[in-house]
Order: sequence, then structure tokens, then C-alpha cells
Amino acid sequence: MIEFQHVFKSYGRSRNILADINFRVEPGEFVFVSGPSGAGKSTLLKLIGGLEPPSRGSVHVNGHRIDKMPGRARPYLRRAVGVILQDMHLLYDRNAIDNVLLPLAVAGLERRVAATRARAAIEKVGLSGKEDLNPIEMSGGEQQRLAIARAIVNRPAILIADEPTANLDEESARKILEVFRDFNRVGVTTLIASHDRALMARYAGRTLRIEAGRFFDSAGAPA
Ligand SMILES: Nc1ncnc2c1ncn2[C@@H]1O[C@H](COP(=O)(O)OP(=O)(O)OP(=O)(O)O)[C@@H](O)[C@H]1O
Repeated sequence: MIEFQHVFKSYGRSRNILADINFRVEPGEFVFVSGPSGAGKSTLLKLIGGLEPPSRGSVHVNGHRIDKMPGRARPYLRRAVGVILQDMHLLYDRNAIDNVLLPLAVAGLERRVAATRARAAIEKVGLSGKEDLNPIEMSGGEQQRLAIARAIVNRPAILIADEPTANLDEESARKILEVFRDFNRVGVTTLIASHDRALMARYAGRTLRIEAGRFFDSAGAPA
């Protein structure tokens, strides 16, 4: 569950990027976050992942009020929310499987168990056989899938992705969306920021739209 109550966000002394945002996403939902460039889509996702604090208001994730979370509780969020940011942050000094192993090492998992899990994650995103490649040797779509494998390897309840189909051709974009749908089908709450209207229309579902400081929820007003 994700719940925003009267959330405002500005950076420093700038204008509000988000103003009085209220919505609730139930477990297992598949939601697009849409709006023009600079509208605040990334900012909204960062608030859910605890990567930015709101300026005002409350953000709840799985029953935890995360805007008030002390630093030591952050590892909770790291497990609960898988994050795929726009520039993927893959490491190019190691191969694909080591990129996926990284969050498991941080979580302190034993190496053999971690290796099994990392291989399973790589298989789920359709990259079996590419474990030993350096990400630099992979196509844009494959790198995006690798970033998804790394985000889901800790089995998060929530997956957030910022423009995961940007710079991809239509066919690769469709495949990436299918990967997200597969995780959503097994219960992972999924939020995807996009400004690709055609793509969103094809996967018609709930959309949270931010435009010129205004917020529209296709599911209607919050409860
Ligand atoms: N760390 C930051 N410090 C200052 N301003 C920021 C910061 N991050 C974002 N902004 C500003 O906040 C506004 C919203 O940015 P955000 O990245 O959330 O938009 P977006 O809808 O995701 O855009 P895009 O589609 O281009 O990625 C922009 O004006 C941006 O310049």
C-alpha cells in the first residue's frame, strides 16, 4: 500500500513541484505516472522510494510512515521498494550477474544462496546465458532488463521505474512492459513513470497524471 496525504514537494527555495497530492495505491495495482517533461514524475517516485523527503505531508508505504523514518530504518525501504531510475546506475566494471548480486551482498545474503537468487532473477527478465557479459556489451533493452533484475532480486513488494522504455524502439519497449506485467501478475505493486501515451494506452489502467502543478487520478478522488 502506498498513501500520500497532502504531500508538497519543492527543492530548496524553488516553487512547489508537487502541491497537495493525495492518492492511495492498493497492493498489486499497476499504475502509470504520466505528465510532460519536468512535471514531477521522477520526484513522485523518489518520494515513494524514500530517495527524497516531502516538504510537507505524509507518505505511507506498507503501513510505515516513511517521511518520518529515522535513517536506520532505511534498509526496510530498500527491501520493500525496488527502484529503477532513469539512468539505471548499472556498474560497468563488473559483469551482469555481479550487478544483480550487489543488493544481495548489501543485504548480507550468503554467497551461494545469493548466486541462486541472482540467476533466477536474470532468468525472469529473459537474460539467461548473458550472466557473464559486461552491461556495456548489452543492448539498451537488455540493460534495462538487467536493471529490473537487480531491482527485484530482493523480492520487493513494490516496484517503481522511471521512464524504463525511454530510448527503446517499440518492440523492445513492449517487451520491457511485459516484464513488468509478469511481476505485477505475481502480486508486485508496480508504478511506472512514462510520457509515452501510445504505450500507456495499450496497457490501459490507472494513471496518475501531473501537469502544470495539477494532479489527476484516473481512478477518481482519493478515499
Ligand atoms: N534535486 C533537484 N534539485 C533541484 N531541482 C530539482 C531536483 N530534481 C528535480 N528538480 C526539478 O523539479 C522539476 C521536476 O523534475 P522531475 O525530474 O520530477 O520531472 P519529470 O516529470 O520526471 O521530468 P522528466 O520527464 O523530464 O524526467 C524540474 O523542474 C526539475 O528541474
